Amino acid sequence: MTENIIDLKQITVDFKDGENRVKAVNDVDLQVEKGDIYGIVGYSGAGKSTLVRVVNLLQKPTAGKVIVNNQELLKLNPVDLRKARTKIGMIFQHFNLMKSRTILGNVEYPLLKTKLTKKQREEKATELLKLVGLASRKDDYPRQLSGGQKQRVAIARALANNPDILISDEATSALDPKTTLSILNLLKRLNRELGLTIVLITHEMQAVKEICNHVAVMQKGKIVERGNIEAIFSTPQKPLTQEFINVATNVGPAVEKVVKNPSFKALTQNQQLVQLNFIGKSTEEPIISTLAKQFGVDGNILFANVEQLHDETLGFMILVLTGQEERIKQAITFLQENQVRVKLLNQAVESEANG
Ligand SMILES: Nc1ncnc2c1ncn2[C@@H]1O[C@H](COP(=O)(O)OP(=O)(O)OP(=O)(O)O)[C@@H](O)[C@H]1O
Repeated sequence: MTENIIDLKQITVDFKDGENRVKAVNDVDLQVEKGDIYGIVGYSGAGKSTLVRVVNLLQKPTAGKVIVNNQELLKLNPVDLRKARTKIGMIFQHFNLMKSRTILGNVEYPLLKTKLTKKQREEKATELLKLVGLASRKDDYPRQLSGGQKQRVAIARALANNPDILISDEATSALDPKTTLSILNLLKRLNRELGLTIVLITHEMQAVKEICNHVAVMQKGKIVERGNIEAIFSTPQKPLTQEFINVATNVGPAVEKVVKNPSFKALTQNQQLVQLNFIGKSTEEPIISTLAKQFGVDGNILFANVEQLHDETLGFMILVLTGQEERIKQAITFLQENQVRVKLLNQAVESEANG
């Protein structure tokens, strides 16, 4: 049986903003299973940071229950709450390292409040630096490191008290794509090797795609959609989720380009511009040749992308279908019957052409 390591129930967080009240989080439930890498995606101001700060009570909710590791945090006394909090590590966009301390000193810092001796602290910090691949830099200072290296130090520091949960709040947002990927891969390895549960807050679905098994999409203080990563990527329900996925799979920019392309301005009745999304087995079928053979409909590929998500293959394509109008309709029905999601784009082209 799976176990929820984080269980947020009906969480609301209100802020006073001058005369106004801002509902940063509005009646949100969130369950994260032990061992999950759970992504929370949303644009700036959606309430992601506020929601996850509730997990360790850095932010006290206005209403709701916070259950972490089967403990109801709002009911704990200060000593037990402090103990519970040490089991929740956190990393941030700007690393928050102490400039005047060495790398080792930074990682050792959370251990100063423990009963460990100086020697034990140094051993533990060195071991953690080894884990993130930075043992050789232990005597350097943060200013001597690159952004990616600084984030590795921050990760080592967040692991000092052997947490069960690591919260990553836009931890890769200030990094270039290659460094981002290396940090995400490190998080994935820590999840696997240490059994660490990770909550990843981000405004980029690409990051979620790399490592998460679950994702929730937030908008205006609410979770508008959630699910396992394959389901969300293959059958997103809400326009906002679709928008994030279109960007992550490059389909969005491709559609925009195609729709604006003057050569598609005058599509005839015998042409249909379509976007296809397909999952699993249907990615292996020779779709285009089937359309030609079975329906006499030609498919001209304008864009194609295949994404591997864990064990699932997802395909994204933009095509111009050319053939008799009725046959095109039949071909589209055939695609839909074969688990291919079809979006017709002719109207988008027309509205673009009409300004
Ligand atoms: N301490 C605060 N006082 C007043 N309003 C706040 C406070 N913290 C957050 N807010 C407001 O709550 C809303 C949600 O903010 P939050 O930082 O949680 O969003 P976010 O999705 O994490 O976005 P970002 O990535 O920009 O931080 C915003 O409207 C923000 O202005």
